[in-house]
Amino acid sequence: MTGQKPIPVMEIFGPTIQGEGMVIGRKTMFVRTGGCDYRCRWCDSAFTWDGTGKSKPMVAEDIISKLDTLAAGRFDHVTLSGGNPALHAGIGDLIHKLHAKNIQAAVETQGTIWQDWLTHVDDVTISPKPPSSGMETDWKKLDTFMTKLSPQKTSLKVVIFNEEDYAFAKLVHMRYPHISFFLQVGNDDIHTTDDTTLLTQLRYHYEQLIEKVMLDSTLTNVRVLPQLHTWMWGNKRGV
Ligand SMILES: C[S@@+](CC[C@H](N)C(=O)[O-])C[C@H]1O[C@@H](n2cnc3c(N)ncnc32)[C@H](O)[C@@H]1O
Ligand SMILES: Nc1nc2[nH]cc(C(=O)O)c2c(=O)[nH]1
Ligand code: SF4
Ligand SMILES: [Mg+2]
Repeated sequence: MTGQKPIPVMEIFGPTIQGEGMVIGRKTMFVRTGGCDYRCRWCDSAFTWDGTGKSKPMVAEDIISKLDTLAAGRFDHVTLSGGNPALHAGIGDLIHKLHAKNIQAAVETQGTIWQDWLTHVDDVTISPKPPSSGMETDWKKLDTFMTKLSPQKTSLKVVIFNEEDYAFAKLVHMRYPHISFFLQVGNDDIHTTDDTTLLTQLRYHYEQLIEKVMLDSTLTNVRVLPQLHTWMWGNKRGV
């Protein structure tokens, strides 16, 4: 169709539970787009940008019909993740068409590329990258995100692997104290298929992070979470 911008889609799956952040536990479908302007050292979805995965160009109608093939009538929430979904202008049309069907849209992005369609998203998670990722935050850019987005629909989520990341998380929270703030345990074993050992490690890291935050007077109105899908299904894709 004319005027429609195709979106490179890596995978569409669900229904499953949102395993992270502000709507953790919410029944949702996932649409994972290809391509990222970052290259985080520990990215658990590197197949979206490192050439090991293959995307398919799809317009909004194609995506909606795939979602319906998987679960018509059994979902009212779709999470757009990646890669960086904010690379793709065509997502605006997808959100509009989902809303017309009374389906909510959530987005996971790192806060590096602005799209006006972000203001129409029901749950926006901005996940600035801590030092362990090897990426650098453009604070001015992040400031513009935070002024444009509605605080009610927005959250910040920082993944923690080490002390430097924890210090970075504090900076983020202190800069935007009015935005819901989440600390997320980093998964440093993204390739293992040994779910039992992985869960033991992740529980240990979660406990350490909880203990730290509980003693911290600058992190009070915050939430500390694991990746619930990783606890349930390990590093499996499409869950
Ligand atoms: C794969 S990213 C895609 C969306 C976007 N590029 C971003 O980073 O926000 C989705 C979420 O997974 C988090 N994530 C990626 N790798 C992780 C890991 N090894 N452990 C914990 N969280 C991770 C990211 O920080 C982000 O919050
Ligand atoms: N269940 C589930 N929850 C998630 N939350 C964020 C995810 C992502 O990869 O962006 C993700 C994912 O891949 N699966
Ligand atoms: S910004 Fe997100 S998708 Fe991109 S490399 Fe980092 S974690 Fe992976
Ligand atoms: Mg993930």
